[in-house]
Amino acid sequence: MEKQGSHVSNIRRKSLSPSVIVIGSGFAGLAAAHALKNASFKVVVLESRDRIGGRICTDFSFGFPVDLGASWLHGVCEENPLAPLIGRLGLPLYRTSGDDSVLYDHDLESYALFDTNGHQVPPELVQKIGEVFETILKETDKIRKENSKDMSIAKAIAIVLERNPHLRQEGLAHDVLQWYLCRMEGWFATDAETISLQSWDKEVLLPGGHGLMVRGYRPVINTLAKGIDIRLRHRVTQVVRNNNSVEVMVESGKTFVADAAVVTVPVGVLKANAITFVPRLPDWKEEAIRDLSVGTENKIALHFERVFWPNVEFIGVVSSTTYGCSYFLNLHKATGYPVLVYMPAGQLAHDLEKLSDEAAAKFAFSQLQKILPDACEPIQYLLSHWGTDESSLGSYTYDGVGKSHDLFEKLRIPVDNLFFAGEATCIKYTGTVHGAFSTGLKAAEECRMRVLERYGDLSKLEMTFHPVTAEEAASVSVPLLISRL
Ligand SMILES: Cc1cc2nc3c(=O)[nH]c(=O)nc-3n(C[C@H](O)[C@H](O)[C@H](O)COP(=O)(O)OP(=O)(O)OC[C@H]3O[C@@H](n4cnc5c(N)ncnc54)[C@H](O)[C@@H]3O)c2cc1C
Repeated sequence: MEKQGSHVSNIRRKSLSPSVIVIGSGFAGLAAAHALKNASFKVVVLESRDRIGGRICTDFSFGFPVDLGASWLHGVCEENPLAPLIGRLGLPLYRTSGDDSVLYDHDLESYALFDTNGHQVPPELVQKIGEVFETILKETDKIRKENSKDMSIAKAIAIVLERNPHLRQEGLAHDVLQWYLCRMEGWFATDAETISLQSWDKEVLLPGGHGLMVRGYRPVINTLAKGIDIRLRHRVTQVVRNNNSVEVMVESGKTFVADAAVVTVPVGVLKANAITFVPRLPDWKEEAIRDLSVGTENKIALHFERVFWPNVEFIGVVSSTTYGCSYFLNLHKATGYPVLVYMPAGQLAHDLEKLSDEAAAKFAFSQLQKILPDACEPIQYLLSHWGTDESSLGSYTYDGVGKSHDLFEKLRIPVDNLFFAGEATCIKYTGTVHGAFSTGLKAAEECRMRVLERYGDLSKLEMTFHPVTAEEAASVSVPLLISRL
């Protein structure tokens, strides 16, 4: 209900109908909104941007879909909470790896690595150094057991190499090792100096490997958003908790009131105190927000007139430092479109965000020219700015040095009638789309129970609750469409 002149939208009804405000329209927010709408809640989603999806950003300006945020389904299997939905929509996946390791989102079957002089690295060397890297990581486990105090994965690797001189590499082999480390940094969206030795491998990896969403993630987001009251360009600035209600204020000064709210904004936004909570959140919650670490990975998509690169899934440039290494995903292999996607992470991603878009795209192209001197200029480019975009302020969370893995759970725990969801609240599948989705469903269920308890006599409520999405969809089992098995 909108009160005349007072700019207050009270979405609570006089009748016994529960209401909720969902803040953010990414995977977590839309999953929560969808579930609560199906549970007969009156739902309003407040979204700061002029589009839905958050860190799902499928761009069509090249004339075909290109994901500038998430593009893989990590864990192509039925246990994946998102698999039933993707299966039902009939969306094809291109599997780049059957491995469920964080280090290999590609099988080393279809790739080309080059040194900075444009010479291709012999595949046997790449394979061999891959095995060395795995051995080094196994050895870091011993360092972990010896030390109760956390340290960075970079430091642990340095100790391993000191103790095991046979694992040290020289020349080209050293550069290939740096490239593997660079890929690990890409997974965590941060430099090895900031990744926790104690916790880097705590996330749960679903089986089935990694599958690229050939048509982009947008159709999944659109499906979840269908029929939901979403207010775009509504940046939330304040959340006030009262006894039995929540008041949410947006930038324009307008206030929305409901029985409960689900907060799904990225942790970078919470860390920047872009939303004021009244009363303040408890100390343990503020500490979790402060201590969670968020990294940056970006995408620079280069659209070419024709394909001039090798017919492989990815192209890499090895270098003496991880900062100097490069990785290009060849979208042509999976989608048929002549596009290469350059993906910098950590400090390099931050540095590139400081440049103009044109300069950053030129930089990405210059990496390609190093190895393919006959490369023709891109006809179009697209860039993400996840680190500086005020609606994300980072790409996704990771386990920082000296920080407890429980922080993700602490961020999730509700405070009164305020529920929290989003990738950073997912202790199992942190930093992923399916993680965000599952926390949205969980927050919705907790919110539903709490609000209904508040209403007291549950029997009087006319609820038409359907078990939503994951369970609901699981009952309609449709196999995933996977190419390159
Ligand atoms: C470059 C990149 C690549 C990735 N690759 C993959 C991948 O391949 N596979 C994978 O599983 N995951 C990947 N991820 C991670 C995945 O995208 C995220 O984990 C997931 O999309 C997060 O969903 P969310 O709902 O938690 O947050 P978001 O999608 O960020 O949703 C939060 C919403 O809140 C809105 N918001 C922010 N501030 C306010 C405010 N003050 N008021 C109102 N609304 C606000 C935002 O605009 C946004 O819409 C990638 C991420 C990035 C950035």
